[in-house]
Amino acid sequence: MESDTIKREHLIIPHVEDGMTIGLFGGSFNPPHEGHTLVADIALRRLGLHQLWWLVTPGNPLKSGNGLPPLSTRLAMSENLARDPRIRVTALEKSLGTAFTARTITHIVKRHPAVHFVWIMGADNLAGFHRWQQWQTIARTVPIAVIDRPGSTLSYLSSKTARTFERFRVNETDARALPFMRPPAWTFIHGPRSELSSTALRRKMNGPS
Ligand SMILES: Nc1ncnc2c1ncn2[C@@H]1O[C@H](COP(=O)(O)OP(=O)(O)OP(=O)(O)O)[C@@H](O)[C@H]1O
Ligand SMILES: O=C(O)c1ccc[n+]([C@@H]2O[C@H](COP(=O)([O-])O)[C@@H](O)[C@H]2O)c1
Repeated sequence: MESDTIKREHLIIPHVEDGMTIGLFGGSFNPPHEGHTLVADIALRRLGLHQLWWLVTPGNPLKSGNGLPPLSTRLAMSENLARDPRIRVTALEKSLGTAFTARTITHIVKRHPAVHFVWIMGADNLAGFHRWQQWQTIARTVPIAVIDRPGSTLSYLSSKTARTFERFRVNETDARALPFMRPPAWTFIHGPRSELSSTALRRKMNGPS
């Protein structure tokens, strides 16, 4: 296993104050792209967030780690791209020793019970969310904001997760209230969509296989 040196500032929980609203935006970011910054911008604006933590995963539990660049590389690329001062790029999951979102969220929420956290994800992740470890626990621990992504919005909204938590869906016009709501609570945010994906960028960089 190759060694990978992560800066100390990336391993600690960013500074927060009670009452703040914080978005948690997890991803592989292999590589990060402007679709990710669009999601971050939409979440910051529509949810009225004080901060957004850009959680670079040590490795998505459902994806093969083959060819995944080191965490330090994905952190550096993310920092280069995510210039909004409210964004904190972090490798928190590395220091927590987990790549499972349920464990990450449980830890963060226990540590800061008076901060209002929201899980942020693209609509494709809503489609497969029921395959995540303890997915129902996640939905019962923090509110969730789903940001639209090219693909079939209708199929995202008929996913197992959307159906299971249908009665807890909040209209996107009330998105600013979402961080303060008792979970389960989730919203689907429409808006400008980006066709960008890390897969397409990797293909471009590596050439046709
Ligand atoms: N263009 C996009 N629009 C909306 N959400 C996006 C977009 N790209 C990524 N996301 C979201 O950002 C988060 C991190 O995604 P990830 O780093 O896996 O990027 P990706 O482009 O989906 O990568 P890959 O193509 O390798 O699966 C996920 O919640 C994903 O849904
Ligand atoms: O906890 C899980 O079981 C789980 C399964 C799949 C994905 N996730 C998380 O979802 C986020 C988005 O992953 P990705 O690879 O689509 O960018 C990232 O934080 C992953 O760790 C989490």
